[in-house]
Amino acid sequence: MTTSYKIGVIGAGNIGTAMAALVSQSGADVWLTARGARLGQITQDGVHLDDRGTVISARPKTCDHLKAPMDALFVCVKSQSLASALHLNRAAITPDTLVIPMVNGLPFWFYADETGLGAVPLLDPDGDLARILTPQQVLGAVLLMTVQMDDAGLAKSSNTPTLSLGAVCEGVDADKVGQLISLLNCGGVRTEFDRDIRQKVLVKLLANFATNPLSALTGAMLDELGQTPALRDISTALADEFRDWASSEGYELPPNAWLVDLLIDAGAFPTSMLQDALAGKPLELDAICLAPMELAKAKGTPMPTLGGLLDLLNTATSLPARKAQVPDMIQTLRLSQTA
Ligand SMILES: NC(=O)C1=CN([C@@H]2O[C@H](COP(=O)(O)OP(=O)(O)OC[C@H]3O[C@@H](n4cnc5c(N)ncnc54)[C@H](OP(=O)(O)O)[C@@H]3O)[C@@H](O)[C@H]2O)C=CC1
Ligand SMILES: CC(C)(CO)C(=O)C(=O)O
Repeated sequence: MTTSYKIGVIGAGNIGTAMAALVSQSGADVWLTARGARLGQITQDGVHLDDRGTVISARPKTCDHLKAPMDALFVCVKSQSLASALHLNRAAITPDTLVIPMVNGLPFWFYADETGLGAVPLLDPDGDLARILTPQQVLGAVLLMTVQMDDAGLAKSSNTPTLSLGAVCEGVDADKVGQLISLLNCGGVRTEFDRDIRQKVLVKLLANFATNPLSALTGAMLDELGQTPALRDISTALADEFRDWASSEGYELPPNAWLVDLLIDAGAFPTSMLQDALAGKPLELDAICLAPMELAKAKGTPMPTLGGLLDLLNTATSLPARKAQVPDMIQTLRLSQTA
């Protein structure tokens, strides 16, 4: 089935490539943006997603930035690039466009209500996102999917793509959201509307907070973080710190037994932050670690393990650190918990 529904996907990295391949199966008119050599690659070869052995290939329209309005826009960049990516693609956004930031971390809209997008420390410090978007057009998103792309541009996913979408305030056009959700399901992204998207975001962020920075420092895969006692202790200590802050905000998050099972089930997957560390790219620390830490500090809830971990990340001579350095680093982190 083809429709005139226009879906824009900004960023042809892991998640953008996977989303473009999947939503193309719905028959929607899909546009994918990319930069540099990746733009040439997707224009010539299309996009390919290996979904646990089944390769889904598609030929979305490609460009370096969108020049016409979209019905829905998936922004698949790292959190720190959201404002610049939206600026570049401003022509795609009208008040009727649904905008879905597909990013990990505490969202810039976390304190949004009908009157505005609110403010979260370190996220959107210049108010760029608040100038471009209204709270009624933003959909919060939690994507459960692990994707890693190889040099040839094949995105590999190891689990069923599952997406929760939710309004960040009252007054969202339910019909429009329903139409988008139907298209996503038709494309193979198992999508549901969630009435409490903030709770969902915090559950995912608990996992990211407890794993991403630790994996970037130590080079550990998710299952190693769950299985190796010394790493698991640090990971669960981080989770405890995050859970205390979330509880002070009124959210109850799942216990460490849930987290450890999740890590072991995830297998030998490098978190997106470890992938960035290995590629020498900037780490997504503001949204995943620093914004929650600032909010916790303001509430008088310290995060000493995270503080020690950030110090090590900032001073490490290489990321991930060399294997031989990891035991000393873990000892330093143990001490920082009691400092
Ligand atoms: N990978 C995973 O399994 C998961 C990732 N996530 C989250 O999803 C989000 C995206 O992650 P992921 O896809 O892995 O990241 P990638 O780094 O693989 O992809 C990001 C893409 O955005 C592009 N980009 C960066 N800045 C801009 C900009 N200003 N304008 C346009 N495009 C831009 C990059 O282009 P270039 O290469 O040119 O820099 C790159 O293609 C992150 O928040 C991540 O934490 C969530 C769940 C799992
Ligand atoms: C796979 C997971 C949940 C790991 O924390 C993730 O979201 C990421 O890699 O950023």
